[in-house]
Amino acid sequence: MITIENLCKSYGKLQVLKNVSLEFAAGKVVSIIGPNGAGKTTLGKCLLGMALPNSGDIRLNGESVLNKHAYRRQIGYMPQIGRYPENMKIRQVIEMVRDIRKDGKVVDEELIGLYGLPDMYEKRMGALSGGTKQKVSAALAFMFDPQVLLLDEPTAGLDPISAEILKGKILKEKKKGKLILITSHIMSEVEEVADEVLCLVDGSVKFHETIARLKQQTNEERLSRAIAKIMNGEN
Ligand SMILES: Nc1ncnc2c1ncn2[C@@H]1O[C@H](COP(=O)(O)OP(=O)(O)OP(=O)(O)O)[C@@H](O)[C@H]1O
Repeated sequence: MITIENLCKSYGKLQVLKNVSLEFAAGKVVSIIGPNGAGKTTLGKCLLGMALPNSGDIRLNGESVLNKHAYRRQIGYMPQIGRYPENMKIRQVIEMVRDIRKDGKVVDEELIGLYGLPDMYEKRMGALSGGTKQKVSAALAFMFDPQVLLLDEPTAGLDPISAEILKGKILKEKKKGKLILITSHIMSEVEEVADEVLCLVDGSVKFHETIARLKQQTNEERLSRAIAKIMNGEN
């Protein structure tokens, strides 16, 4: 579904992505992990067209996305911190996005309902708690039935019940054949929802493996232990 080929991205002299090549298949949840500053967000930004790579290619269903816009409709994005006009009410934000995406054939309002957002429709974005803002971001990311979802630390700030709702939604959409990329630092959560783990270190792919294979390779039952072993070169 997504092919990334020899992707390089620098900010000035700082090389943030170094010849990154990856394949992501439909119907999978891939967790993107790695130390702070490894290049996870930058990879996501390249995918979304928010950062332009210096070289290399990104293809979605065989077609290069570089310098194109229309493909973005196929990617739902949930940012780590959603920024919204402070004065707009939840209802207005949802209506505005629905308006921009008038062509959207399917409008998936499941998360809007599960999170009880209609009861808070008249609240202004500037007055919302961090977690409620996250719920709005999650609802918007899934709303137009995109083929690909890119979720940046999606459960950070969500209470446990709301985090479970989101995990349930992720697994439901995966079953429909969507590709879901999630950046996360919480290994127990990665283990619960992901099929594969992509680990970036210093702008390069350290490994990209299924969870089953990572455990098998390292002889570890727990993913966090398996990853620690690989990172420490013990396997
Ligand atoms: N717009 C920018 N201009 C200059 N440098 C940048 C810019 N964006 C990111 N960087 C640098 O690129 C490197 C990778 O950053 P990135 O945000 O992709 O890392 P990350 O893996 O997502 O980190 P974290 O886990 O902390 O979110 C960092 O050294 C960062 O300072």
